[in-house]
Amino acid sequence: MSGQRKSMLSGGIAKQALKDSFMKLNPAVMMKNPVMFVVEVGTFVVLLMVLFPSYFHTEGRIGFNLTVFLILLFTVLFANFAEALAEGRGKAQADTLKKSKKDTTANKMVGGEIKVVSSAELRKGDVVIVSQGEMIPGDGEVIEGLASVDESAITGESAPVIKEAGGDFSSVTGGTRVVSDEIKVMIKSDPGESFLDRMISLVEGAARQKTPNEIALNTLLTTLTLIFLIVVVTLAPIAKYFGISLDIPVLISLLVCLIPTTIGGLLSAIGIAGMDRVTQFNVLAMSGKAVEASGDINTIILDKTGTITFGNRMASQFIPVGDADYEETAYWAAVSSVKDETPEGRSVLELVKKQSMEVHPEAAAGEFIEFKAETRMSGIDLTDGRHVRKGAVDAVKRWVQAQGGSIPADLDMESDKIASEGGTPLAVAVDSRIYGLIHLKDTVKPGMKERFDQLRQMGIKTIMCTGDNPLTAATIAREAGVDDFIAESKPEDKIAVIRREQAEGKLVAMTGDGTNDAPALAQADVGLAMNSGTAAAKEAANMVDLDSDPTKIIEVVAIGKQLLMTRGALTTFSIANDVAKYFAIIPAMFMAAIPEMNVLNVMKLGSPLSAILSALIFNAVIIPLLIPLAMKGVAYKPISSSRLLSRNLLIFGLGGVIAPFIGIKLIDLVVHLWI
Ligand SMILES: Nc1ncnc2c1ncn2[C@@H]1O[C@H](COP(=O)(O)OP(=O)(O)OP(=O)(O)O)[C@@H](O)[C@H]1O
Ligand SMILES: [K+]
Ligand SMILES: [Mg+2]
Repeated sequence: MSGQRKSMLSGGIAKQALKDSFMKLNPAVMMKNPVMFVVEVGTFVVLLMVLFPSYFHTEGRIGFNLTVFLILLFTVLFANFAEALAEGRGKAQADTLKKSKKDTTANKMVGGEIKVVSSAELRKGDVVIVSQGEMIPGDGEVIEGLASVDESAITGESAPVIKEAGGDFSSVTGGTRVVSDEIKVMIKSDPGESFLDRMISLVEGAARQKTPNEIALNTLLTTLTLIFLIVVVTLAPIAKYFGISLDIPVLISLLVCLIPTTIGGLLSAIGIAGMDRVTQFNVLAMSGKAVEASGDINTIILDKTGTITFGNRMASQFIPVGDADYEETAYWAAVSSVKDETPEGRSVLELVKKQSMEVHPEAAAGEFIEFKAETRMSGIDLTDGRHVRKGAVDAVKRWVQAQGGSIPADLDMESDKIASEGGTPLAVAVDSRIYGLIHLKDTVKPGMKERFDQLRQMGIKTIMCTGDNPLTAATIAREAGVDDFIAESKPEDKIAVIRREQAEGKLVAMTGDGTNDAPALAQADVGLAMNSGTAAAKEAANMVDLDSDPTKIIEVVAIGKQLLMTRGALTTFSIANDVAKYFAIIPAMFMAAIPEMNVLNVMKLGSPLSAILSALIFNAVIIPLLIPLAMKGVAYKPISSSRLLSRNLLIFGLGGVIAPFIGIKLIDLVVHLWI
């Protein structure tokens, strides 16, 4: 996806943006941007003076007024172009996505039979069969089977992913293709509400709303504009007192130079480009607010399994405890896992098979007890009345004790041994007797320590929240270098941690993929759901990572920070610029009548008229010159925010004051040749 989109930026998008810049001249559209609207009104007034010079008695100044009109028009067009360019990429991407949203046929299950219907007819709750080579007709969850699915239409990633019933990898997206095997899918969205629909309207910008930060800044800019409007209007009588007559185009030029046109012209482009940068990282942000919030995050909550570790926890060994023997332990571990579809459950069966043992299906007849994050156990209630369980050691211990059983003396020692190596011990029990342990092995992903170091430098605290036991948690936490961890946590504990941090006034981000993560994802200020995760998680979150890489929250935070910094930097630059322009124009205008003004005339510009035109030209061209910066964002390094602030003030504040002096002087040298 990103490759495709980059190439489109050069040609088609620029051309379209050029067209859009003129369309956006419509006053009804311009009004949303008060600073640029004032410029547009000024442009119109000057145009009238050019068109009807005799009415305004400006016959002698047609050349000058026409020049002012053209520069003003370009100022507005440049600002429109910035916004249109920023919107362009998203629109192009939306077009690509729309192509993959063609109607397909679906094999719908109706009363045990298969009926071929159009995908547009599918509703929530319908069940469809999708076989090799077919397009998945709508968003849903796999309820039977396992298949590899090509999701490149959405993620841009060509390697197929495995989708299977049960667990956190069961959700499928309409418009993706089954490349092998067959799955039964329950549809989870009504027409027009699919993930692809949402994605299209997001990248298209149709759902874009101004963020609270943008609104606040806009208010500030509008206020500044009003103040300068009053200043300029009152300037005319003052000038008259000194015997200088300032005509209207000059006053309008002065006004446009003084109001914050640079940031006013680039503000919405900065916001759109920020969201677009997130999209280029294959993360879908549901709102600009979410992207901005990620720039201010203080705390990140991550889960352990699958985020910090690879997550394919595999059974590696059985350890009998008490007077149980190895075969018994392995046997009951297998019985408890016969119907357990989780990777952990399947790995138990694989290990048993590898050790050439066997569990007869009849030996495991009964009611399956599915793994739940709340109970942290799974198992089976056999038809002969026996209850078999495996699960987190503390959970199984409590379950056994509740039935009057006792705990084998060596259980804790053996389970601590596994945990201190970073492994996950699962206890295996039948009714009131614990037989032994399963050693689940998992590995910390490489480079985690560096990632967390980076976050620490950004001033962000990381908390690992895991359902695993405290010893395993501590081992992994140390190995990965997170700041803090919470063990044996249930879904509601994750929410509690988030609320606790929020109560201290902190902004919290959280990544997750399971249905049981959904409430916490919704509670967090930034909830990043994995695309591989369940529909519930994706709906609750305000961002979805199409690559399902939970550590991508780090890039999202960096992009958010970059967005806030870019906006701050260009605001500083813009206002500093305007102050400098003041020194260019005012002395030039009043010099003739008030010789004392000459001390302010540090720039020694050619003539009052060339000073005004030069300042106005500088004011216009600075907008396109800054478009690349607005789109790319200012460079971000993970250093403390106070150091960042002082660095940016130096570059953009001081730079903003100095640049116009040099720029206007250079332009004046050329302009003065003509007038
Ligand atoms: N299939 C299973 N059957 C029985 N118990 C399991 C199974 N899978 C995990 N457990 C136990 O339940 C605990 C909680 O699992 P859960 O998936 O909620 O959290 P986790 O994977 O350990 O941690 P994280 O929140 O970091 O993903 C695990 O630590 C493990 O002890
Ligand atoms: K300006
Ligand atoms: Mg988990």
